[in-house]
Amino acid sequence: MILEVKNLNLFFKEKNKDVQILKDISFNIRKNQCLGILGESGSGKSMLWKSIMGLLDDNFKIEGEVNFQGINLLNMNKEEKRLIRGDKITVIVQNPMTAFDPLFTIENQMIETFQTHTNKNKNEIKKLAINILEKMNISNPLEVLEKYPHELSGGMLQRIMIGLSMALNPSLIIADEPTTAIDSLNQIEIIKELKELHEKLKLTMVFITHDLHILSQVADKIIVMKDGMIVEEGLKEEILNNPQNKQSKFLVETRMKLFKKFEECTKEVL
Ligand SMILES: Nc1ncnc2c1ncn2[C@@H]1O[C@H](COP(=O)(O)OP(=O)(O)OP(=O)(O)O)[C@@H](O)[C@H]1O
Repeated sequence: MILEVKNLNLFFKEKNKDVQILKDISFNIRKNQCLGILGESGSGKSMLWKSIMGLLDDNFKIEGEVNFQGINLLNMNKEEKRLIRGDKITVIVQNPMTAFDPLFTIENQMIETFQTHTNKNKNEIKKLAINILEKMNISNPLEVLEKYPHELSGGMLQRIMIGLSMALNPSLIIADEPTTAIDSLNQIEIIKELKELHEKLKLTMVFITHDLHILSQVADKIIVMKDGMIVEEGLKEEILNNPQNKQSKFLVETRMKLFKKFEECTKEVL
């Protein structure tokens, strides 16, 4: 088991009382598995991975266990957590623009990242950076390396971030709605690439989204969240074909309706 979350409760500390945000969350992920976390906006998906990664400040209180490769992350100090992030666990965030520093070129940011997490020198890193961009189907890597983040599209930046995360060779990758900030053509491409990379590199992933269609492409196992709780957990096929919970049924039906509409529209066009 790579990650085992046990009875996780998260509270936001308010003056008079604590407000509970996550309620008794338990799940686990095996090596090479892609776990999908499905839920509508506000269901607690982002709070969940931020709790796991120890990214919440002192306004929050966390109870429970987050065992990562046998070590409880909740007992680690700030420095230990910082070392785990990037080395062992990497996160692909919703908006790639926020993950890059606007003042530095892509090349400089890649050099900095790999100098922090590996023993490679600048020349080795440059070769690796070109290789990463090529793997992510970026056809002019030398040109792209010289650009600043604002000179590249969201889709391009997201590709770079995914490539960078993979190259750090982490034990776990957390992707939080990695395609929300990019246009639909790029979304399809990026999902395809993530799926291929997951299969080829045998990655262990947590994929967070409100979009069941995306999970039907990439996930092995799905947990459905609502109001800070897990309301259903099962293999992808079980959730897609035979959802038990009201919320899961609603999400599956919405997906079917969207599909039908799409089919009707394409019939009219063809
Ligand atoms: N900084 C914060 N302080 C206090 N409560 C918060 C904070 N951020 C989020 N919450 C609360 O936590 C709950 C879960 O929010 P969260 O952002 O995890 O949802 P989500 O499922 O990731 O939604 P989205 O898909 O819109 O990002 C919400 O009720 C929200 O009001």
